Amino acid sequence: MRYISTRGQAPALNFEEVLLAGLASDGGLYVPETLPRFTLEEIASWSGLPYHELAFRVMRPFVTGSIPDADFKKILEETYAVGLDGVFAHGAVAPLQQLDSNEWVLELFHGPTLAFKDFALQLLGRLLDYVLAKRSQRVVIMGATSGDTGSAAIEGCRRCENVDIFILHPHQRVSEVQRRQMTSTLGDNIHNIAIEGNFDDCQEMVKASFANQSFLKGTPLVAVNSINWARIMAQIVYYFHAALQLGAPHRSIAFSVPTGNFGDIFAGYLARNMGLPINQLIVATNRNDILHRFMSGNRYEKDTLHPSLSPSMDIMVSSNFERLLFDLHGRNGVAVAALMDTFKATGKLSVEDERWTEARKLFDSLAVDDEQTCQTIVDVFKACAQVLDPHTAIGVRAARECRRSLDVPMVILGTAHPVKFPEAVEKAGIGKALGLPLHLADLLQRPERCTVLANDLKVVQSFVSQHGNRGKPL
Ligand SMILES: Cc1ncc(COP(=O)(O)O)c(C=O)c1O
Ligand SMILES: N[C@@H](CCOP(=O)(O)O)C(=O)O
Repeated sequence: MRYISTRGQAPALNFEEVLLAGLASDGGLYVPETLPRFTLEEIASWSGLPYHELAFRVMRPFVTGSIPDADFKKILEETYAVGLDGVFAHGAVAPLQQLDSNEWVLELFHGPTLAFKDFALQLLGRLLDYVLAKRSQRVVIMGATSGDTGSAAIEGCRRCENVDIFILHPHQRVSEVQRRQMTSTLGDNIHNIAIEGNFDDCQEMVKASFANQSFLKGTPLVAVNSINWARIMAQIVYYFHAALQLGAPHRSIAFSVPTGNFGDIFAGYLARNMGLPINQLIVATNRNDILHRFMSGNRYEKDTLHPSLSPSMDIMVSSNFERLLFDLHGRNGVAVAALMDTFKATGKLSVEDERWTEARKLFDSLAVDDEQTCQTIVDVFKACAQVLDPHTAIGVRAARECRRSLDVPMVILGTAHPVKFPEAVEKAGIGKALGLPLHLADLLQRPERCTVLANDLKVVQSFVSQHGNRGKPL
């Protein structure tokens, strides 16, 4: 499998190279040159497979040529192991919970850091270990987080021999549980940086660091954000897993996805293009609604970023939207590069009507404010005694308002466990019932380590180069 850049100017890479690449050298994002497509019979034959075996079948074409089958199988078996000695605390790995008639939440929060990010980052850590050991190479990771990617990346990579990891989060804009999950994982190769800015500032610094890596003095830079193709690849699997349990591929399924960086929903879009009969994808945003404004009115325009009760989705510039633009423009990298240049210069873009209409055949969208989020948490709790986290609640609200057919099962991606967001759950009036799971029971008492830095690229890059070799200078 070869991977090409959405801006068409960077060299094509194989899987191993793309895993280590982050952003492409032309500023674009890597995508598969051709997407594998499975027949309905093939997909049907996967019904009832354990998660790791399904993962092998879905992802195998993406790693072919870089990782031998036997090694990949072993990595996946370890990644999606269940139980007390395993990684995921639910036998089904990603169980479905029914909320209402033909309406389901796909619980993606039974991993070690209680959010969907574990599905990809547990795999990414193991893949990096495998590839870096083979190459005898050390790397520096830089990641930006609005709260969940950070802890999942640290948890996924902390045992990696050849990695120093730097996670940038917006100072005082993540929940206390999210912050402590990151800052209480101590190790001389783990570095938490609180930036005096917002998530977009953090993400911009990471992207700028890929563009000019001289501060790393030759040590390669690797991404843990969803700009890294491996993140998206791993997230495709649970769309197949959920759909197969609900009767696919012999019937269509709809998904509602709480969205920020457009990575998770882009994985659903790819699952559909790989043959899974998905008839609707709902983009569910909080009041930071650039993606909703695009889907509802063809306006992708920067605005002020507002803190919300769903902080992980307090994102304005959605990295993976560029991957969708690439497909909408017939995979023409020159056209995408021109659009992204316009966006950089003006903070705005829109596409030709027929391209937007094409997107709207599959995607619907809704922006949900804090009050509606709390109301949805209350509604669901009263109806079926389930406590939703605020991000999942946004997905439920959007599913209920945008659903095209009551006959098609609707799956809402349950992206995080509610204990991560006590503020929202308490605002909804049902906070007292929630306790941290056993492995995090003493989280609020654990010592923390974190450095607060100015919103300044040079300051951050200098910190990384001073600490990038197990805490020592590069
Ligand atoms: C809990 C939660 N829900 C939803 C999202 C949105 O996912 P994406 O950025 O892939 O759109 C995120 C992070 O981005 C998250 O942490
Ligand atoms: N919501 C994310 C933001 C980063 O998104 P990513 O998918 O690009 O890693 C977070 O919780 O950090």
